[in-house]
Amino acid sequence: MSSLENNGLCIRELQVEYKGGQVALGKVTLTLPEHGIYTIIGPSGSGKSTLLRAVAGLLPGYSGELLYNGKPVHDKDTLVGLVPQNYGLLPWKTVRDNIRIAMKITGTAAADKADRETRITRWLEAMGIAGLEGRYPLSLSGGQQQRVAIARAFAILPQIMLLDEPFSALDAVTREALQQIFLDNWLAHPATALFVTHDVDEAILLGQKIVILPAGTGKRTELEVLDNAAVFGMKHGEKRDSNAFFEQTKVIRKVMQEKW
Ligand SMILES: Nc1ncnc2c1ncn2[C@@H]1O[C@H](COP(=O)(O)OP(=O)(O)OP(=O)(O)O)[C@@H](O)[C@H]1O
Repeated sequence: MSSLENNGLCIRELQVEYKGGQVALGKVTLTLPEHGIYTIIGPSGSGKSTLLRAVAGLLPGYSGELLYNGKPVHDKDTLVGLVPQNYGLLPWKTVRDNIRIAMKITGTAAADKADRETRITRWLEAMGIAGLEGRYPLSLSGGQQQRVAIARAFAILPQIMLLDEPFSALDAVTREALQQIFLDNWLAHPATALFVTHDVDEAILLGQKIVILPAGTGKRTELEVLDNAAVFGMKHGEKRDSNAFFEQTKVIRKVMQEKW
């Protein structure tokens, strides 16, 4: 195998079967570059969250291989950041503490306290939630909790970043603002990102490639992987009005009609 093939996240023949024999993913194979954003769409129950949970190391039972730069993903060397659907925040800790604890647990907190706190403040500001730092998660709206979860995932500067519908609880204007913020932060700290969304437009606006899962699960999940380089390379604000965006929408709708 060439060294190039070893770069990034390599998911090989990944199969997940839940207790009771429910096959949630069947022999999925997918390779992502070290610095890239792949968006994932698929109907409800097609296995999107299961794929992220397997890569995050949250599923004890799966078969197949998960490698990052040629080594098992779940080695201590690879840092994985997850923004789960339910935000995964500790309700008894403040917003700032939630981020601080994640940095401590992952060993990414700077030794210098002042430096660490400055970093946390920067991420809170980037997500527009600096004013909420002393609040507890359950006193926040869903959209605010999502932003805390995203700030926390970025703050540990992971090599692999997994986002499960991170903007689903946001209104359209905030969502667009956060898409831009997400891209800006990703450009500053490019990771291997897998971004699940139910929104076709969002998948086109953010993904370098778009992975489409088919309806239903079975022995083999046949992924459709669309190249989206033409849209990905544009300025974010210009994407939506471009011909490439319009064309990509048509292609995805066709796949959805055939496979969902
Ligand atoms: N803990 C579990 N135990 C048993 N089956 C499960 C479990 N979690 C998920 N499943 C099943 O696995 C399949 C895939 O679920 P998953 O949550 O990955 O789908 P999804 O594409 O993320 O769905 P959604 O878009 O609704 O979030 C579904 O049929 C679901 O019922």
